[in-house]
Amino acid sequence: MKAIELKNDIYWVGAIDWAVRDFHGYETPRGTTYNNYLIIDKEITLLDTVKYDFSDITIKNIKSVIDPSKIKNIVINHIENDHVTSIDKIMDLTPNATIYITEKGKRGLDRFFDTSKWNIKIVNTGDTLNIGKRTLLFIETPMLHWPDSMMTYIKEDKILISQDAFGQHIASAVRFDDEFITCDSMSELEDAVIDYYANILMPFGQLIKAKIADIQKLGLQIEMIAPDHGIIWRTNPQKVLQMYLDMANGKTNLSVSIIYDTMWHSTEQMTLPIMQGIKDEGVECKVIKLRATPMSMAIKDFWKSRGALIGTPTLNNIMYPSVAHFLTHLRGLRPKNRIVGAFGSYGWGGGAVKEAYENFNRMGLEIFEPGLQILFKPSFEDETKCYEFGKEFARKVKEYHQKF
Ligand SMILES: Cc1cc2nc3c(=O)[nH]c(=O)nc-3n(C[C@H](O)[C@H](O)[C@H](O)COP(=O)(O)O)c2cc1C
Repeated sequence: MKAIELKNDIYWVGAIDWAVRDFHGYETPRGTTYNNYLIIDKEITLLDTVKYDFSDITIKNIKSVIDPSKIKNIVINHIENDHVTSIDKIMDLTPNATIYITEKGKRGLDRFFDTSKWNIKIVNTGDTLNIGKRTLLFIETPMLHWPDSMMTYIKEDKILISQDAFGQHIASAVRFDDEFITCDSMSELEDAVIDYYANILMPFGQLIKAKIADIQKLGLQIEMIAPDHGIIWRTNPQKVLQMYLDMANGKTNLSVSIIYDTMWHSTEQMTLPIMQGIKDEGVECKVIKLRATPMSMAIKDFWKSRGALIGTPTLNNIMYPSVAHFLTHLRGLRPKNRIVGAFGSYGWGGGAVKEAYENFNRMGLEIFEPGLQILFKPSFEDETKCYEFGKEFARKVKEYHQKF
C-alpha cells in the first residue's frame, strides 16, 4: 500500500483492517480502516495516527511520500485508542514535532503515554495554524463522540477532517465515495453510515444538530469530508451532512422491527401472526432473532424503523438475558422518536413483558400498551390475538410517524 492523494499534496496515509470483526463489541462484518492524513507544505503536518497494530503500515505510507523525521506538526483530533495509539512510534521518528490537541485530549494522552518530553500545544475552537500555503482551523466537537473530540478544517483546500463523525466501518480497496459506489453501491455506503450513527452517535443527535449549525454559521465551504474510518466523501459531502441532520431530527422509515428471543419457540411462533398484522396494515416489517444476530445489527435495525416490538419469554421471573442485554445496550444509546411495545410467552407467573415496559419507561420512548403475553404455546385463538396486536401496533406506528 502507499499514500493516496486527496488533493494536491494532501495524502491518505492510513491502514486497512480487513479482519476486524469485534470493534469494542461492535460487530464490523466489513472490517474498517484507520484513516490519517499527511499534508506536504512548508511545515509538514500529520493529521491523526492509527491503531497501534498498524503503526508500521502508516509509517510505510508516510515514507512513500516523505521522510517522517520532517514532520513538524501532528494534529490529534481524537484520543480513542484506534486513532492515537501509534503516536509514540511517530514521535520516535520526529521527536521535535509539535502536537496540537484539545485540553481534554491532552489529559487523556497523558494517561496513555509519557508525554513529558513532547511539545504539546492546546487548541480551542477558532484557533488556526498556518503551515505555509495552508491554514488549519480547529473546531472542537465535545462529545462527538468523546469529550476530547475535534475536527480540523483545511481552509484553502476546503477539506474537513472530521475524525469519527461521518465515518463508516468499511474496509475497501478504494478510498473515495465515487469509487465505492462503482464497485459496491450507494445503498451499502448509506447503510454503513446509518450503522455507525446508530451504534456510536445515536445519543448525540442534539449536539450533532448544534455542531452542524455552528459549521454552517462559520460559512465553511466543504468540498471534501475525510473521516477517520472508511470512505472519504469527495463527490457529494453534503449528502452525509444531510443524512446526519435527518437522523438527528428523527427521520426514519415507516417500518417495524420485531426483535425477539426464545427458548422453546413459543415467542417465536408469536412473531409470525404479529408480522402478518403489521404487513396487512401496509407497514414494512423485519424480524430479528437476537441470539442469531450481532448486537450492532439489531441496534441498526431498531434505528431504521419507526416502531419496534420486543419479544421475550419469561425466564426465572424476568426477561430472557439476550433481550435484557439488548435493552441495556439500547438504553445507553438514548434512543428518541421511536414507538415500542412488548410481547412474549410465559409458563406461570410471567414477568418478562412487564420488565420490558419498565425498560421502555426508563428510556422515555413512546409506548404502545398493553403488551401481549401468551401462556406457553400460542393456540389458534392466541394467534388471532397476536395478529390483532400487530395490526393495532402498526396503526399506532403510522399515526406516530405523521409527527416527523
Ligand atoms: C429455566 C426456565 C425458567 C422459567 N421460568 C419461568 C418463570 O419464572 N415464570 C414463568 O412464567 N415462566 C417461566 N418459564 C416458562 C417459560 O416462560 C415458558 O416455557 C415459555 O413458553 C417459554 O417461551 P419460549 O418458547 O418463547 O422460550 C421458565 C422456563 C424455563 C425453561
